Amino acid sequence: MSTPHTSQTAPQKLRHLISDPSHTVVAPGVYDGISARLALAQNFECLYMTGAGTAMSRLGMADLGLTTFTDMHQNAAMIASLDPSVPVIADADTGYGGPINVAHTVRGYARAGVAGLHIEDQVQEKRCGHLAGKLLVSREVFGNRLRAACKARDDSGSGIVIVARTDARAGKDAEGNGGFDEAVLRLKMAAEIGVDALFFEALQDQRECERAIAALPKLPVLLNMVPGGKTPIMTNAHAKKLGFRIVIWPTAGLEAVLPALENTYRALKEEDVVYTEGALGPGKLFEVCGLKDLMAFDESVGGNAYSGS
Ligand SMILES: C[C@](O)(C(=O)O)[C@H](CC(=O)O)C(=O)O
Repeated sequence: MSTPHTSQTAPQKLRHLISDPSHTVVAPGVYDGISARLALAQNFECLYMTGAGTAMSRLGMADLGLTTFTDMHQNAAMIASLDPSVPVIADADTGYGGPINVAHTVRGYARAGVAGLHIEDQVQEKRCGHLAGKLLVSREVFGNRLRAACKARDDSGSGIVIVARTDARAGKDAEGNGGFDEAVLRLKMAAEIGVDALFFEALQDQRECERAIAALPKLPVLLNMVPGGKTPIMTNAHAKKLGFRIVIWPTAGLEAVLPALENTYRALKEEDVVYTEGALGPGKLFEVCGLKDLMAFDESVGGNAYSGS
């Protein structure tokens, strides 16, 4: 149960990773302890806590703005604590209210050891960025959210990485502002406010990816790879070639898990039994979540609760 020591804080580590223009950070989506442990076991240098996955796994609800600060903060804190040497970028949706809520969110995530977060310009009744009919707050309100986030970052001294996300490409505000150019305008505004990275949600094709990179200020740009979503799937190597410096894969794990669980539960119902071929068994199942390390820790301090297991 050793908590790895690291001289750099999680935000410092992430800042270091995204400051290298020749490097692209790849972050698999995780949403609970098991998915985070499995991603860590593959030695990714960064994890992404998906809000959609958090809503589904913690609330059993779709990604429609139902998760509160408390839901997201608790999940992010748990995930960030598993291996503090691996930075976590966590979804922070709209920031969960007005400027003081956004600042509270940023401070809370920073205290929990989260390395970076993104704040978007959808209204509170938000939805997944790859669904149709998104409504946005005005540029002014988005600017206030981002100013609050940057001020909280600076006042806290945490250096938590603030990523500005715009949903303007596939959404519009009450005055009808939306589309590619509006997205660029909003991200330019975000850069002027002082955010650390930019997230252009729902880019529609490769040409748009190129245009976005050319039009945006020289901050690291994040690419969101959602299979079946609005942006064509590409390799991380290709995203890097296009100029993206962070690639997140929020639903990659969920896409694998959902059919696997469904098939298993269906088989149990229909066939009255599940014979899992090559079953791991409890020992190996729990080992994914540190069984041996936990027992060794107990023994190292004189405990004998698990000896002989
Ligand atoms: C990135 C995202 O905010 C997430 O919650 O992980 C989602 C992903 C999804 O719902 O597919 C988004 O793109 O809005």
